[in-house]
Amino acid sequence: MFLFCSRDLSSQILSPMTTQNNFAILILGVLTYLAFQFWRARTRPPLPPGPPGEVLLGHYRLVPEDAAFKKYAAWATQYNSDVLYFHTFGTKWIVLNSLNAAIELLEKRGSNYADRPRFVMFQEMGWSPTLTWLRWGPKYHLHRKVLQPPFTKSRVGQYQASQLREALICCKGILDDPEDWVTAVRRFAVAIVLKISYGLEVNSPDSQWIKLAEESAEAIGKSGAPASSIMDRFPLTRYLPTWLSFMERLRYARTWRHAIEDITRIPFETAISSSSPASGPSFVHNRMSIHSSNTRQNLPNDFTIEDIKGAAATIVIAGNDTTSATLMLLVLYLLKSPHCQLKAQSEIDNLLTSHPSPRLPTFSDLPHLPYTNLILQETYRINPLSPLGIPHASTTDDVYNGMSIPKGTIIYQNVWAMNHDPSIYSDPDQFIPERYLPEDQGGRGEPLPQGNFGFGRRICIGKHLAENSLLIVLAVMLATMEVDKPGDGEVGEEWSFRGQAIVLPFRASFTARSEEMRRLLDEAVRELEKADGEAE
Ligand code: HEM
Repeated sequence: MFLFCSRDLSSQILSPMTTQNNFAILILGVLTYLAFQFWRARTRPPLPPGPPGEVLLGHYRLVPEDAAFKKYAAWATQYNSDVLYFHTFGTKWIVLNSLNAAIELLEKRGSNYADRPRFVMFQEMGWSPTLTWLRWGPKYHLHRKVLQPPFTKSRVGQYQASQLREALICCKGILDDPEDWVTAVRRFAVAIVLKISYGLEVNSPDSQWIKLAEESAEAIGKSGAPASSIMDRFPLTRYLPTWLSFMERLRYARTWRHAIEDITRIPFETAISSSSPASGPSFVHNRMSIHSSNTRQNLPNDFTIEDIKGAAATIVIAGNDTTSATLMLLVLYLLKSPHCQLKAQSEIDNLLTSHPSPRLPTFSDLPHLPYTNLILQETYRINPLSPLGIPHASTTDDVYNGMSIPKGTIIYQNVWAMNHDPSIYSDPDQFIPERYLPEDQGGRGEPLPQGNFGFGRRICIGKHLAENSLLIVLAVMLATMEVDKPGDGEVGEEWSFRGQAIVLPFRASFTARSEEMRRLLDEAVRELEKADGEAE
């Protein structure tokens, strides 16, 4: 029966008449599809404007690698549109140049814009599952569900003791060796996240953890704006040989792959090895104990060991360089704006140092230091570290202000343009912390900057942790030292804008504000070291 039927069927399929019919159906299908696409293109609203692209390459060669955010802002003015459209090799991207557009799309319509593009270059760099790069889906939700709770505003208080400790060590380190102030800053940022993630301590300025974190930060920082390499635009190019001159980014990815692998593997293995002096509790110890307990009870482990490794590395990678670079920026703006430094110092002096028994700042002082907080806000605004944000991607077709945003479009957020919008911020290139004060207090009533930590459902989970770290170290710094230009006045190179905004190790001078404050700082750190010695 089966044989009969199948012979009958094959004879039908192979008969010339049927072949012609099938061919006709195929042609009809293709024509209908093309007609539908044509009709859709005619009836759907136009795409957002943008500069004309080249025939085959689209906008590939038009967008500069250096300071692309400034070019996008200029195009937004030229084309009189806060949303711009670009494409290349079938990849489409839009750039949101206003806060209104970012809030409307990424927050109000957040469910459609919470995906990420495929980061092909980062895949080449060997990342484990990492919240920041994961596509919207079950794996992403699982990672966010595990990673977000410890960093909410109400729970970050648990890290304050460690943040204060590292702030004191950082400021003492800067005064002990002002020439090498950048190492003290890097140590500060790494120590906080390494402890949270793995329970590991950074014991000296030569610690291997500082080196590992620096290497991974460099690997990411210099890899260009996320999802902008030729491999991200045209994924098949990842299989081309690296010696081709235009495959520079693939060469880069392969050269730096070790840095991502090391930061993911080495602290993890150290933390879980039985001979490790890791003190815990930490993210890794907590997740590993859940994992082992499930395994013992034959229960499924949805969060695998690979997931734990990736998530732990995410805390360190996402939280380290962002914090140290912002602290470097704080130093830069303190030395460039001595009057702001003086004003913040007098706020601190009034609260704690000009009293009969002066003391160093603690977390409970921070709510009473509003100007110090405005210095941080102004630092966020004037030079956002991710000037184009980390790209989101859309999951369905949408229309915004009469412009089509097709499904699968990559969405960059031009945070730099938003923070420099002259209709919101007067003198946008000037560092003016007072701008946020109400007019009746001598300010300009301008809004605090938004967008430095992203938007909508992908917003940074570490915002409150970072803010606490930065405010406490800034307060201790203002209380204990004067930050100034070096003796010859030459600060050196401050920035590189290749893809991301990278703060370079510029020169600065640091001197203790008084014998008394220096003594207090030294004593505080000595106490910490004594307590460590007793605990061992
Ligand atoms: C000044 C410090 C920081 C800045 C400026 C910053 C900035 C950002 C930005 C712009 C994003 C992208 C958000 C989006 O796509 O809309 C992001 C995401 C993220 N940040 Fe931060 N960040 C900082 C500190 C931290 C810290 C301390 C942690 C560690 C807990 C952290 C963990 C993350 C993670 C895991 C994501 C990915 C979120 C997701 O894709 O769902 N960040 N951050």
